[in-house]
Amino acid sequence: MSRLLACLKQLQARSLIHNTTLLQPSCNVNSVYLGADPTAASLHVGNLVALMPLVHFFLNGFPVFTVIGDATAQLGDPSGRSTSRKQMAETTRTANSNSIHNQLKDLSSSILSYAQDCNYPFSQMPSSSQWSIVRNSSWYENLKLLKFLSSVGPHVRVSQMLARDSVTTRLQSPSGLSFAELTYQLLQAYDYSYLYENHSVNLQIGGSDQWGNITAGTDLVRRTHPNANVYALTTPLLTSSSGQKLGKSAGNAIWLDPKLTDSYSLYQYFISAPDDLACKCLDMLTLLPLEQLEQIKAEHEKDPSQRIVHKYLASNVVRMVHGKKALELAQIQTKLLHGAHQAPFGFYSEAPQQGDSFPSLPEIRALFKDCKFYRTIDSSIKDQPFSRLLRTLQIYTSRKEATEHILSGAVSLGHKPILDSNYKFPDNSLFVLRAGKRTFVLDSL
Ligand SMILES: Nc1ncnc2c1ncn2[C@@H]1O[C@H](COP(=O)(O)OP(=O)(O)OP(=O)(O)O)[C@@H](O)[C@H]1O
Ligand SMILES: N[C@@H](Cc1ccc(O)cc1)C(=O)O
Repeated sequence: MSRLLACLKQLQARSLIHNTTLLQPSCNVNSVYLGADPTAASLHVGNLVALMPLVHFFLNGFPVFTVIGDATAQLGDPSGRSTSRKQMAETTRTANSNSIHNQLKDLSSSILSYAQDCNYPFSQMPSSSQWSIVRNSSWYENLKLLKFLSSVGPHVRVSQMLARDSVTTRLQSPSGLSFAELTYQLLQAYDYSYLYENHSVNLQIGGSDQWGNITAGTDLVRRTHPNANVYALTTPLLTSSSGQKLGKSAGNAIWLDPKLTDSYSLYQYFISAPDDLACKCLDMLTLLPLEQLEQIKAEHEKDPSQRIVHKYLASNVVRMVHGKKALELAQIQTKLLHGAHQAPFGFYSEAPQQGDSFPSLPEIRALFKDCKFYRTIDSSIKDQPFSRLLRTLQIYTSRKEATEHILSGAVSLGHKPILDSNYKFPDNSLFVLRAGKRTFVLDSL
C-alpha cells in the first residue's frame, strides 16, 4: 500500500476529511502544511482537529510544516468572524509566537512517542527533523510591497476575492470588512506559493472555515506554475453543544497548554462531553488502532453509563498532548475528586476497604498545587468571613452573590454544606469546596 493511500485511509476512517481538491491515492503529495495565527499563547482542542491530518501525514513519512502566522496575524483572518479582530501589540504577538513554537516542538515529540505506544502502522518511521516549524514573517520581512503586488496581483481576480464566504458574509454585516481583512487571503495564498517554491509543499490542511484561503493558494500556485499539482484538504469543525465553533473567537477554547488548561481539566472536558461528540473525538483525536475504536464503541454501547468511550478519549488525548506523567496525575486527581467512596477533606477514594492509606495534606497539596482550581488562603485573608473570602478568591464575583449561594445550600466544604456566610475557614487545613457544579481545592497554609 502506498504511504499516501495508508494516510488517506486513516483520515477517511477517522472522519477527518470535510473537503479536498480531488486528493486521491494516485496523487503525488510531497510535503504538507498547516498554519495557525498566534492570536493566543496556546493552541486549543479545535486546532488539534486540524492538526491531526498533518500528524497522520507525518507518521506516514511525509515532511510537514507548521506555519505560525505572525505576519498574517497583523491583518486578522475574517474567516468565520462577524467582526474585525482587535489589533494586538507586537510584544504580545511575539510572545504568543514563541510559546506556540515551543508548544509545537513539544507536541511533535510527544505525539511521536504516543503513536509508538499505540502501535501506529507507520508507513516509514518518521524523524522529528521532518516536522518543521516556521514563521511567515520570515518571508515577508524583506519582501518589498511592489514585488509582492506585482508577483501576486496579476494572478488574482477581484471578483473571486469578493466571492469568498469569509468576505461575502462580512460585507453584508453591519461591521463590514476592512481592506486589511480583504487582503488576508492574498497573504495566505502567497504563503502556500512560497512553501511550494522553496520546500515543495503541495498540500495545505485547515479547518473547513479555511477552504477559501487555502484554495486562494492552490489557484495562485496553479496560475504561476501551470504544471503544478497542488492540493487542499479541510477537516470538519469541532463545535460546542450549541453549535459554535470551538476556538478563540467564540471564547470557548480548551487550551492545550497545561498552564492554561491543566491536565485534570482537559481530562474532565472529554469525560463530560456528550456521547456523540466523544465518539467523534475518539476517532479524530486519538491514534488508537482503527479496529480497537470499533471495539471500544461496542463496549460503550452495552452500558453507556460507564462512559467507556469518554475514558479512552480523555486518557489518550491527555497522554498525547501533555504526556504520560500528566495523565497519571489527572487520573489520580479524578479519583480524588470523583471516586466512589467519601474520604477526608471532601475528597473521594477508590477503595478504602483495601486499607490503602489516604494521601497526607502535603501529598494532596503537591497533587493539586498547579491546578487552576487550587486556591491558597494566606494570612492576609484567612480571617475574612466566608462570603468575602469566596469573593477574594474569585469564586464569586461579589460578596452578595456568594452570600446568596451560601444561603441556598449550593456551597459545601468537605462533604458538608456551609450555610453561614460568616463561617471562618479553619487554620492550617485543606478542603474541597463545591460551589454549585464547580470544584475548588482551598488550602490555608
Ligand atoms: N473548532 C475547530 N475545529 C476544527 N478546526 C479548527 C477549529 N478551530 C480552529 N481550527 C483550525 O485550526 C487552524 C488554526 O486556527 P487559528 O488558530 O489560526 O484560528 P482559530 O482558533 O480558528 O481562531 P479564531 O477562533 O480566533 O478564528 C485553522 O485551520 C482552523 O480552521
Ligand atoms: N488563516 C489561518 C491561519 C494561517 C495563517 C497562515 C497560513 O499560511 C495558513 C494558515 C487561521 O486563521 O486559522
